[in-house]
Amino acid sequence: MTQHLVDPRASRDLTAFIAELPKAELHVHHVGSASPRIVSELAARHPDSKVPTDPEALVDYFTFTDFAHFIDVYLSVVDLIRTPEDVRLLTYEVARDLARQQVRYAELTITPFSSTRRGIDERAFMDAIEDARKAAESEFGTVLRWCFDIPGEAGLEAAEETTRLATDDRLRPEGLVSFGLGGPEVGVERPQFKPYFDRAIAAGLHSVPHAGETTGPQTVWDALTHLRAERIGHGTSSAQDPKLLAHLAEHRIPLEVCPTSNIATRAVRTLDEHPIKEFVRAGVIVTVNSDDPPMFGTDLDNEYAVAARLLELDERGLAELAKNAVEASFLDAAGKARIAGEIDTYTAQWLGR
Ligand SMILES: O=C(O)c1cccc(C(=O)CC[C@H]2O[C@@H](n3cnc4c(=O)[nH]cnc43)[C@H](O)[C@@H]2O)c1
Ligand SMILES: [Zn+2]
Repeated sequence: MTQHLVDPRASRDLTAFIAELPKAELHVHHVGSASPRIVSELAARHPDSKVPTDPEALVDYFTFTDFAHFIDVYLSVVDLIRTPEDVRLLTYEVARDLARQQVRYAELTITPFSSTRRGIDERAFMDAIEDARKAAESEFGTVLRWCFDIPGEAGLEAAEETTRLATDDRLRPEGLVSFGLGGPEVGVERPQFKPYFDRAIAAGLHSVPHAGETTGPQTVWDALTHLRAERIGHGTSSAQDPKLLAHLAEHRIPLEVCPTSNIATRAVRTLDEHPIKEFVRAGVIVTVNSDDPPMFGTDLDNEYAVAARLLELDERGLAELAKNAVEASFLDAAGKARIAGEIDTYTAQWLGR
């Protein structure tokens, strides 16, 4: 796990600017956002779990040898969430952490299959996330929306169940805006999920699969062609294919880039080797995101600090990056204009100090 919550190479001034900059977060996982305090509290409730109860010990526990190890650890935390009250608490606390970073809007990736297969009642699950969403909006001013993702490695049974939960009018939560595909990519071909994405898209959901995180650019092409992706989760390996970069730029398909995540899961060797700069150079719309922040020892502020260093951004550049996320979000036009206006006002005030 990365030890520094703020990239130590970011200047003090930029760090302060980022801390108060209004932001949107487009790629952040529900369970992967559980704070060390919540994880240890849940672990203490369930002594049969291998997850440490000491928040300090979580630093070691959240150090991953590779992507498969990360998923293993991730699922051990999923195992701790056993009741609708656990779901509500987790969701509400995630919103509190986002609000602390001036996140005005977040699309949270939730894997309902993982909870329902572990015995949480589907109706109670939906009520828990919706209850937390409404509380977060009124108490913290942070607007939450959901992306339900298929855990691809769990197979077509998981795809069917996720699609049902996302499209059944009696269950589908009000905050649901998009449909995703997560988990390992190796051996989990994107085209097999086409019928499920077709149904979700027909039901009005946006398509936002992970692709090109741990496999090559063909997975990104498959996500575009078969799953009609409107944004790509990670898309890291797109940098290996100039034609793909040109396609993403021409069709204005944003990438949800999560730099620290890619280092923590060892998908990319070092931050300096991260292809984010190549994406920008190719004209691809880049958004910066935190993925599973406490597991990767990061948060959204730190990802902006990392991006500022890698892309050599000043305050105006950071404000543009924040506006990319607003523009690439599934908020309505009025909501986008409101947050973009806040970013502009904040930046002008900061620069005019
Ligand atoms: O829940 C199960 O029982 C289950 C069974 C087999 C496989 C799975 C999964 O593969 C779950 C993957 C899980 O990981 C989430 N996630 C969090 N961060 C990332 C990421 O950076 N890249 C891909 N997936 C990620 C994802 O949302 C799934 O919930 C589960
Ligand atoms: Zn992710």
